[in-house]
Amino acid sequence: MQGTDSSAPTRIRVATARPYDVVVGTGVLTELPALLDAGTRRVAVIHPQTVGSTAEAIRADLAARGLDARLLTVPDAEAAKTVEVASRCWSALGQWGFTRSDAVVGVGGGATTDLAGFVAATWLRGVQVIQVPTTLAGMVDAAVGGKTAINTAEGKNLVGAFHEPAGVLCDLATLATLAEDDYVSGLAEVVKCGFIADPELLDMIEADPTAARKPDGPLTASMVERSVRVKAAVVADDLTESVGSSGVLGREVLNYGHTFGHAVERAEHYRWRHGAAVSVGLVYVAELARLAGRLDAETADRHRRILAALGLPTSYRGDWATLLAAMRVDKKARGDRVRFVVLDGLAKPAILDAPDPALMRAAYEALG
Ligand SMILES: NC(=O)c1ccc[n+]([C@@H]2O[C@H](COP(=O)([O-])OP(=O)(O)OC[C@H]3O[C@@H](n4cnc5c(N)ncnc54)[C@H](O)[C@@H]3O)[C@@H](O)[C@H]2O)c1
Ligand SMILES: O=C(O)C(=O)C[C@@H](O)[C@H](O)[C@H](O)COP(=O)(O)O
Ligand SMILES: [Zn+2]
Repeated sequence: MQGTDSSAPTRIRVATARPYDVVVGTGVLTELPALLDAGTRRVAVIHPQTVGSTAEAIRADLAARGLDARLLTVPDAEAAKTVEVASRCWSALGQWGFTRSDAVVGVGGGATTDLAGFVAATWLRGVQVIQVPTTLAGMVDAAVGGKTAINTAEGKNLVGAFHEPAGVLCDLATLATLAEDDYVSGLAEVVKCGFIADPELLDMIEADPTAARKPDGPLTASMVERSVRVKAAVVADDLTESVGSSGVLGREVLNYGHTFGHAVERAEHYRWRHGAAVSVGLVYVAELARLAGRLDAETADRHRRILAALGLPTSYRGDWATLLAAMRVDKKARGDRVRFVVLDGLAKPAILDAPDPALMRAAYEALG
């Protein structure tokens, strides 16, 4: 496979027990074969139709090196994250004779890398996986950190496993074909990283939100790299979302905005983009923290301002009882207690445990 750019990519190490690199640049897919274990013979390239040409280029490159590489085409977006699709992948691997020394490659957005990671985690109790994210959300978040999942009728990401990739290749050139709304929705995860850990990301976006919305714009590489650094530091400290070295808040911090966001996704039957739902989830939880006396009004308002400047949604109206029921099956809940990641100030994340239901409802009203 030909590289498209000779400028050196950035490598961000995810320093877990089995460390790996997230490589960010253009033309970086040429690095994929070197990431495979020496004994690899079969490679399953899992992808949706939308990135068929990238997947085929990867397959052809591996085949030219004598590997038995095949495409497994899966449904697009959230429709891939079902047990039926996972089961079809398991059948394909079984009929092929896919062994523990073989490899899965996930090519696509976060939905595809979540599915591919889950298939790799579960097949033979775990085979190697290399992630090739082709959306902004995939690059800054989903493909990094080894959190894999499918949805069930009861909620988002309820079945999954922690299964780390052997490497993550973020080829910024792949973003060129991404629909604008899909790119912009990924910015919600960048904003999340800004509020929980790297306020410079917020400054960059506020200085030029129009530039931030462009996949080939001047901020893209930097936003990807900074967000990946935030995530890499968190998962190196607490891969399995137990409790990080602070003893209070580990990987759960990456769930900022997701308690309400996932409830919206489910209530909307996954017709909302993940990032759009996270955007209203960020505004909701900022209001909740403000009403709980934890967050100052200016920082709470900053959530709404920056997300609106990016063209992301900042209000939501639905059925409160449905949303509350969905929040109760969030993975951060413990027994009957709903728990939220909130801010006590800019880049000061903490847990709000079992807030008064009246407060949760008031934050929903404030969302407007
Ligand atoms: N595991 C994690 O840590 C994690 C983190 C963030 C998000 N997620 C998950 O990721 C998903 C959201 O990810 P997403 O926003 O990438 O959505 P997505 O995977 O649904 O992709 C969005 C759309 O873009 C298309 N697409 C992908 N790459 C393209 C390209 N280069 N050119 C043209 N079209 C392309 C896809 O086919 C899809 O239609 C959700 O399921 C979310 O739960 C997981
Ligand atoms: O990596 C994590 O940890 C995250 O929480 C990142 C989130 O952006 C992502 O959407 C994740 O899939 C949510 O996980 P869940 O455990 O709430 O299902
Ligand atoms: Zn997310």
